[in-house]
Amino acid sequence: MTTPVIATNALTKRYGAHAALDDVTLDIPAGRITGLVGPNGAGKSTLLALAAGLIRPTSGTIEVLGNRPAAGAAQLARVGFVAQDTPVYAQLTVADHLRLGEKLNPGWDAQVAEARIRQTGLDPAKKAGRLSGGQRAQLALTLAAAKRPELLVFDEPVAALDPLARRSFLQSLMEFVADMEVSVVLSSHLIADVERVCDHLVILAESRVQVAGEIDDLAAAHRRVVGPRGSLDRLPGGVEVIAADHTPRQSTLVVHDPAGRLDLPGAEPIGLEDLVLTYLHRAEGPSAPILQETAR
Ligand SMILES: Nc1ncnc2c1ncn2[C@@H]1O[C@H](COP(=O)(O)OP(=O)(O)OP(=O)(O)O)[C@@H](O)[C@H]1O
Repeated sequence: MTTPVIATNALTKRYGAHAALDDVTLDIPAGRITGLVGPNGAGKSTLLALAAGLIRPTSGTIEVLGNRPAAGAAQLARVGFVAQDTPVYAQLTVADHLRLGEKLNPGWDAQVAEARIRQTGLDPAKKAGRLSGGQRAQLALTLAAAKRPELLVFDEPVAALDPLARRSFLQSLMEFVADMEVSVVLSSHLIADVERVCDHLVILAESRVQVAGEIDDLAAAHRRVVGPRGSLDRLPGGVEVIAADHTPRQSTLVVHDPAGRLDLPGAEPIGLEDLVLTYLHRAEGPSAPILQETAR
């Protein structure tokens, strides 16, 4: 098996009494675009900052491409990290950024950088502080891409972009991934975007991983099942109920079976957005509305 791009074991990060990440054991596979989703405060940025070596775990371990995060220049060169607000130097021009990138990165690929700048229509003479959010994101992707990293990590790369800029950024990202052998981990609140570009999904909530896997496998392993009340009380062994909604006459369950034996009567596939929301409701605890009995 190839080394995971990110592997954590009982990873915990505390800020005072609060655990931003709590006992997270996770493998993110190589060669995929992985989407990290979860509500505000779930711990997504914390996980990505740990992977980038910007902060250290309180306990547990994290390995990136088989090594300690940011363990020296060689390891830094293997990972491209773009933080949440796509930081650039406001006073430097686009061309200055490329020169700086070349100076700081031994593996810098000037051809990739120049081709992407042409393709995205960025004006090399323009100061980064005068770029739009979408243009800044494209510049940040260009800088990260031209490092020719093995892993690209983005913290909410499209959060501030309008739908067109978002689409164009994600298109660029997919083209870049197709052209070069690079793995990507990105966090996002936009499930539709994740569905469009990602192959692998990690749902993080309440500082823990709720579920992780290939999106196709997750789709195959989950079903919404509707049946008369009481008819779904006994499910085949190994089938886990993720959510249950009962009316006096009818029960609706969302069930998970990693073995995919979900040919139950009344079972239908569940979309990715519903799947994510179901896990997020479950993580919120038994008071979450989806688990309450309703009087329909
Ligand atoms: N430097 C810090 N000091 C104290 N608490 C922090 C710090 N960084 C993060 N936290 C806390 O850790 C938790 C997880 O934060 P994190 O930024 O990782 O969440 P997130 O999933 O990225 O959220 P969002 O979607 O809002 O960006 C939050 O409760 C946050 O307040």
